[in-house]
Amino acid sequence: MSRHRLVRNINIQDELDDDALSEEGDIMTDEQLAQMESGYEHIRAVLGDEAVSGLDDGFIKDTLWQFYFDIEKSLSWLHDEQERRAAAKERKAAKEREKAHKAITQRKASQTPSTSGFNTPTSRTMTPVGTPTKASSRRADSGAQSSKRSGANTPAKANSGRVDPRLLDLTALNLQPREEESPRVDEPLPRMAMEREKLILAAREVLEASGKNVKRGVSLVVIGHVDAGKSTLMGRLLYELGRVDEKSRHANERESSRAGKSSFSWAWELDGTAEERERGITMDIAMQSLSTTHRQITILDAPGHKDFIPNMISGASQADCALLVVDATTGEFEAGFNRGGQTREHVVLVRSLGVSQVIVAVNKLDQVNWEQSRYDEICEQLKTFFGQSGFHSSKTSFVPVGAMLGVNLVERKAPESSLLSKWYKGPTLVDLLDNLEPPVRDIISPLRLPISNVFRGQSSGIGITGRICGGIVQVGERVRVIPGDESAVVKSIEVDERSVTWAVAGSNTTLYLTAIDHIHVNIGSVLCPPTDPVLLATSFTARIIVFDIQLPIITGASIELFHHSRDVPATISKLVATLDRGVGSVTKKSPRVLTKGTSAEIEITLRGDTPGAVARPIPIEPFSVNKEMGRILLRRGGETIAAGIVLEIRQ
Ligand SMILES: Nc1nc2c(ncn2[C@@H]2O[C@H](COP(=O)(O)OP(=O)(O)OP(=O)(O)O)[C@@H](O)[C@H]2O)c(=O)[nH]1
Repeated sequence: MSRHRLVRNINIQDELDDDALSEEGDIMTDEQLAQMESGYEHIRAVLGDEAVSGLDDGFIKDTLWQFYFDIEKSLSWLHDEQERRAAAKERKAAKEREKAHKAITQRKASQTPSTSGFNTPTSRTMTPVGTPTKASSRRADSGAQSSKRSGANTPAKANSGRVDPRLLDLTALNLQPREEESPRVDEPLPRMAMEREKLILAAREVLEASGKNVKRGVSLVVIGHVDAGKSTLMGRLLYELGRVDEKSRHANERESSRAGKSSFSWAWELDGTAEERERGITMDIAMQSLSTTHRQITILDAPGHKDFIPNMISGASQADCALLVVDATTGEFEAGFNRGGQTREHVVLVRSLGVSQVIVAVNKLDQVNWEQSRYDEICEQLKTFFGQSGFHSSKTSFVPVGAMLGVNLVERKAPESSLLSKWYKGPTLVDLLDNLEPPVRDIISPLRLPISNVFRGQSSGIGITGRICGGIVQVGERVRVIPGDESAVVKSIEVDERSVTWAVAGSNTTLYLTAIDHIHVNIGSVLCPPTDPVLLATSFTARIIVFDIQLPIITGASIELFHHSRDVPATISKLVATLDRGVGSVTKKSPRVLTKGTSAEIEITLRGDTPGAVARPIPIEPFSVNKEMGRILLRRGGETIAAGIVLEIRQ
């Protein structure tokens, strides 16, 4: 089964560690020394000195050595490294804040006698990743891993002197094997099979084919607090639906048991990287597909841990609907649902990103002896919260399940289902999935395809994945990559692992591009028609809703702006007005601060990646032009502080 992972978190060190060699034996010729010197000077001129770039001489020279003195590739890797370091710094700061917050909470708790132990988060859910936890399956692995990684963030030397970057999976760097670097002139470009008008008619026919023998496509992001059982649920569901064969199932069972993590064997179907398996958590979005009687569903399994919220946002921005998984175990549901838990945060985030339908799978009911009262209690709390978060009650549904045992996913025939069957006669999870209503697709607008992943296309060109946010794309079509002046030709298209000749808005696609150099294709760029490119902006006005924040927002506040799979540093340059949340009329012009729950119009201005650097414009559109291209999220210090829509591009 093919599967694409987003690559924002891939650490090249993981790829290179095995090939590390000592410095001995790396003797440069005079010619190499000269190449090193001129390469080094060039790179310093671009990146600035160590104080500005944060990169020391040794690191830069190692990188040049690693990439055969190829300045472009070295720069690309060094830029990525700067981003990685900034992200790591941010994560560390967030952890410090969390630790401080936890200490305060504990201090308060020890001062205030608790009325019940019910709402107390367990140590397991509150323990930051990377420290040994109570859960035996996670015991010592994280520590071992972090020591392996520490201090080793330089591309390593290889056995014979150097690693050949072509032999490595360097997807995070967007590098391609050398022979694929330039467009192949001898290869005939594919041609478009249909005129646009005919294509629109064909797409309409498929999209409106309700009642006919055509499955309507819908995408679903799987969300919920860490350890709720999201990956286990999806792994088991794929198996029950025949999407995982016995061979893979046995392999996962065998390998997870050998690693002392047999309880994660179903999750291993989705948590495919060594680090995810070792740590027992999902870190990045895993994409799968499944089909029910009437629906073809693209599944985006999101990470639950708060450190990976940016990846969760990237997944949620590619989805029509959400499957929220909650853990019914006593104390665990509460840990996820309390302030600071990801159940709440994920629900608010998906709603802000336009998702209006949610199925809730109340999981691990085996842990509470399949008690109906526990199920009802959880549903009641969530129903109230959904109402407050802007979900219509007719668009939310609930289902009791036991993911690990496969109870009520597809059927309730197994003996393990008997206790549930005594009181539950409603639909199974698959019944609910089969009833998901695909939203109306905007197929008339010009093509908008924000890139969420770029990968090596082997002989097929450069592979990209992303959700089409507007319009249609077909094989043979020329598409412009924004930002930049480059265009590419679509060589082939896949939707849900099937090869197709065209794809429409709402589809989660894999496109293989040709006639373009890989360096022009990046995560966060948008594919559009050359005649109708998306706007680029460094400053725009937005209407936002401020979340439950502790510190108010003031003019000049530094934020991280999230738009699809891109996040960039920005500043709230102006507080234009506060607005009435219901009708949107101005309640106060030029407010001094924005507090929690406020609706406001603000001005956002992007910043450069480093102090003093010029801001790089991003492709974005007003919400009135394209809804999916006009939604934004604002984060600060690891916390999502507001969500909003773009009103007007200023520059
Ligand atoms: N008893 C019981 N345990 C379950 C069930 N479903 C999942 N688990 C266990 O819960 C733990 C976490 O499961 P995962 O599937 O990794 O949880 P997750 O929500 O995907 O975790 P993240 O993606 O890291 O947030 C594993 O040990 C599973 O075996 C269930 O139905 N019953």
